[in-house]
Parts: sequence; C-alpha cells; structure tokens
Amino acid sequence: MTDYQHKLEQIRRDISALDAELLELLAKRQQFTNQVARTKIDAHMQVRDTSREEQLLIKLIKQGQKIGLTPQYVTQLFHVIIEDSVLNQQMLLAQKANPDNALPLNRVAFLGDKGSYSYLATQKYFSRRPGDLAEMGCQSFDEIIQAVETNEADYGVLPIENTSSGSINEVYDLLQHTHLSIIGELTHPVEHAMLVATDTEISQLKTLYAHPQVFSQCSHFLAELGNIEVKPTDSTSAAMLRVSELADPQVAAIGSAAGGALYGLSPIKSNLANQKENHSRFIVIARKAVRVPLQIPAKTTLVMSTVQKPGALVEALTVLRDNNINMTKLESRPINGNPWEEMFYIDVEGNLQDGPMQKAMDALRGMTRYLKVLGCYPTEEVSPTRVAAASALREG
Ligand SMILES: O=C(O)C(=O)C[C@]1(C(=O)O)C=C[C@@H](O)C=C1
Repeated sequence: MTDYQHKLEQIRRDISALDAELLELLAKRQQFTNQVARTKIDAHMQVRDTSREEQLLIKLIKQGQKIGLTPQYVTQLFHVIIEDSVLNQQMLLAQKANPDNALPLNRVAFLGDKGSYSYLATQKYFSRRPGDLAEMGCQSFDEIIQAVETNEADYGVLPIENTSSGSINEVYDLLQHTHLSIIGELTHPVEHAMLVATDTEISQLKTLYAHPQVFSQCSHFLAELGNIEVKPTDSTSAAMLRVSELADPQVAAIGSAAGGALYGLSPIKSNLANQKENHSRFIVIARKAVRVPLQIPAKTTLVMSTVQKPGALVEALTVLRDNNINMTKLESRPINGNPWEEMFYIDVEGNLQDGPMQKAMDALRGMTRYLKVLGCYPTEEVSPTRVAAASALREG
C-alpha cells in the first residue's frame, strides 16, 4: 500500500466513525421527538409547530455559518430531519387513534412486481408503520381492489395521479363501486433512468424496454435518441427483469435507479422525463376507515353527483368555501349508463370529525343526488418552512 492509500484509509476510517456518531445522534433526536408526540397527545396539541421550526432553523443557520456550513446545506439537512420527525409523530398519533391497525403483518397489494414505482411507494409508506410487510404484486388495479375486498390483502396501494400524465381514470372509476376506504396517501418521485445490465454506452443501444406510460413521459429524450427500437412491457418491473435476463450491452430498460438495483441494473443516464418534477400520488385503501386525530392534518375524498340544474356544482362548491374548506382536487368522470352525467371526485383539506366539515357534509347531503365519503386520512405532505434561511441571512 502506498503512503497516499494508507492516509486515505485512515481519513475514511475517521469519516465512517463520525457518520456512525451522526446516526446515533439522529436516533436520539428521534426518541426526543417521539416523547414530544406523546406529550402532544396528552395536551391535545397540534403536531406541527411552524414557528418553533422557524426559530430552530434560524438558530441553526447562524450556528452553521460560524463553523463553515452554508445556510443552504443546513436548511436542506434540517428540512429532511424535521419532515421525518413530523411524519413519525403523525404516525404515532394515528396509531394511537386506531389501535386495531397495528398488525404484526401488513399484507399489501400493489401493481407490478419488485422494482415497480408502486412497489417503491408501498415500501416507503409502510416503512414507518409497525409490523412486517407481505408484498402481493398484482396484474391490474381491479385485482388490487379485489384482493383487499376478499381479505387476501389488508391494504392496497393505487396510483391516482401523476404530475406529467394527470389523473388515472381507471382508478377513479373503480373507487365508485367499492366499499373500501382510503386510509392514507403518499407522493413518490418518479425519476426515470436508463438502466443496463452490463458495461455499455447509450451509443451502443439498439433496444429499449419500458411501460408505455414511461415512453410517453420521456418522449422528448426518446425523440433525440434516434434509431433505437422501443419495446413496450406490461410493467416497469417486467422491463427490468427482461434486461437483466438478456444481459446484453445493446439493450436497456427505463425505470427508477432504486428499482433497477433490485435486478442488478445500473443507471447510465438519469432525469429522462419531459417534466423535471415528475411525481405520482398514491392512495392506500383498506376495508375499515380510519379515525384521524384532530392534531394532525387530514384530507377527505368525496364522490358526488349533483342534481340536473344549472349551477348545481357551483352551489355545492360554495358550501366548501362558506365553511372555509380548501379543495385540493376536483375530477369528473362519466356515469356508466347515464350519458352526459358526471360523478365528481373532490379532495378537501379537512377532518370529517371537525365542525366545519360536518356542517359542509350536512349541507351537501341536502343538495346532491349522491354523496359518498371515500375516506378521511392523514396528509403525508410536510411542506418545508422556507422563510427561515432568508430571515436568518437578513439578521446576519
Ligand atoms: O418541538 C416540537 O414541537 C416538535 O414536534 C419537534 C419538531 C422537530 O423535529 O424539531 C417537529 C415538528 C414541529 O413542527 C416542530 C419541531
């Protein structure tokens, strides 16, 4: 070993020791924030306290600057730490309100196989929850719903919308006819990469495997590629499996780098999607609805059809405004057998147990032809406190 190699090894040992200490400290922080959660349960306080987050960040940014850490770095780091803290606390409160949900084994149905985006979303959602995970890959959305309805699975994970390709109509249509409830949601980044099984370069590729939706989301990149044959597969995971079996320097799959790693594939080019911010929103369904404690942010999804008269939808939406309820999504779908009539799917920020929501639901029941609550569930999005960096810098 040369002197340089010896020195490098020594420094790397020191870095690894520090990283291990950092992890210990983060785990300790998590224990404290879990104590905070228990105190908040007893005191009936909201989990999120953005003014505390702001104070904390301002102080940390100043402290960081004194020891050579940039405000951007400190802010980014603590956004991740605080997001994790908020989500863990929310989960503790939700578990406390729904003790029967703490299963030793969560049987979860999702689309595709290991490595699909639905698989990664499933892993992410259940990683925070107690109990082991039994994965049930399914071939269709209908199969997922049936698995949960017939008690073959406890939960189903369904994609409902994507920032590039919009709403997934088939899922909306299935939700109309099921008695299952939405009990959770999550947003997962869909980061398409070119994945290969052997050492190769883009210029050598002749065949590309991917799901048709992926091809459409990456159409700009594919148009520039030129002479490559694109072969559609049933799922992203099927494309990955095919490429790993062929182990050919002339073939590649498009999918996530994390999913590809499960098939021994490596990314040779990333960020292939037309839109930089390519995210999918997933819902989690179960046979039994959950109760969301008032201390955590909730969303409610409704489906309704209005009476056939001018302005009926506007009147229904006015009820939400009058009760100060924010609507985050409105989607309409045709009603099977009733041409030109629509079913409206509405997501609102609000908890079914809350006064304004109850008032709004009573009013809506009186003015709609059909109204069903698809679910009231904890919101998993934690918007970061952004003002801190700017004000910390201003204060110097
Ligand atoms: O101090 C609190 O109240 C916490 O819940 C802890 C914490 C944090 O992780 O620092 C998390 C969420 C709150 O929004 C503020 C701060």
